[in-house]
Amino acid sequence: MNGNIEVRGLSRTFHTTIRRPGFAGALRSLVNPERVAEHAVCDVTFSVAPGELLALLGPNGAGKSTTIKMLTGILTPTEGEARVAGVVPYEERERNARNIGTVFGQRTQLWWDLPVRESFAILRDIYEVPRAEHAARLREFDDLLDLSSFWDTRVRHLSLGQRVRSDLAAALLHDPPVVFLDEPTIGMDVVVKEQVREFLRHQVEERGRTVLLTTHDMTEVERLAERVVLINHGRLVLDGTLDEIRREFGSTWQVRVTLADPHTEVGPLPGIALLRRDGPQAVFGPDGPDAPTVHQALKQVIERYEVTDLALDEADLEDVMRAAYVHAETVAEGA
Ligand SMILES: Nc1ncnc2c1ncn2[C@@H]1O[C@H](COP(=O)(O)OP(=O)(O)OP(=O)(O)O)[C@@H](O)[C@H]1O
Repeated sequence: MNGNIEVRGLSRTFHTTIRRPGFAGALRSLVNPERVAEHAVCDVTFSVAPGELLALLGPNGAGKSTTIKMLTGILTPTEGEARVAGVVPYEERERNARNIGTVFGQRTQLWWDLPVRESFAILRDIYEVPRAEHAARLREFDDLLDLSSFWDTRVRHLSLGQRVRSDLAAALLHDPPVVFLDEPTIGMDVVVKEQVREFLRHQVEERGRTVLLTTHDMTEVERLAERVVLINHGRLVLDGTLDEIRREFGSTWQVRVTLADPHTEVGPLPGIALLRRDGPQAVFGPDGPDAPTVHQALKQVIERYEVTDLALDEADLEDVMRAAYVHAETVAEGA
């Protein structure tokens, strides 16, 4: 599978007409419409390697869905270009459709009045998937998503969790190398969320699929993504691994250990300061811009000292992302 995603200088502007209030206003809008431009996505460049899961993050209205719509071929960019598995999505929508699977958590792509399994059969015929392959893939998805308990039910009668699990299976039945997921676990309970995440991990790690995921759920990001791209007001403000972003915006971790021998001499380690020492207890924290991540620091500390107990405090990802947005806003204001 060659499922890379390349986005270069991608922009999308929407022109909308302002509706003035009241009857007189409506009349004026009709005669003399006032048009405004909404720059939903501005000059965005990033890429996703084959077999990588990238989280596309940003506040409400940042431009995430608009970006995904351009990559799925639903929208044409105003400027710039995109390639998904080598295909320009908005120029060759049908070819692109064969290479991608799409799940929008907020709406279904299944046939509302048909039992789920019949929707799967229709998709098999549309994508010309050989029957044996289709059956094998359904078995695999059933094992991971427990679909058979409800796949004879009409889609309209499914719970949200059942519906999204069905949507996920439907999106992958034709074995696409690239998958777009727009808030796939929104509104789900924790058990189903975890089942869906496990399924996605399996699809990335075992099947080598490339996944572009949008979510507001930072637990999801921590569980699934190694790299994130952050957009704000349509512009890309950050592209990096979670480790890099934590290092830059979340340097507030502490590693607390209890030493096996309370008389052990303890000192700083590379990039790690000794913050406190109290008998057998020692507390370490980041030292300078090249400080390691909390996980690397933990490794260094337990490799150097013999400890009987340890605890980690780290800035949670919500805080880290908030700091990254604040930084982006400050840079934008200064520009
Ligand atoms: N068809 C459209 N016509 C006009 N404006 C649009 C259209 N679609 C999106 N927009 C605007 O573009 C901006 C980006 O919207 P988009 O849906 O891409 O954001 P998002 O990051 O996906 O937000 P959310 O997290 O709330 O889903 C918003 O200001 C939105 O109002």
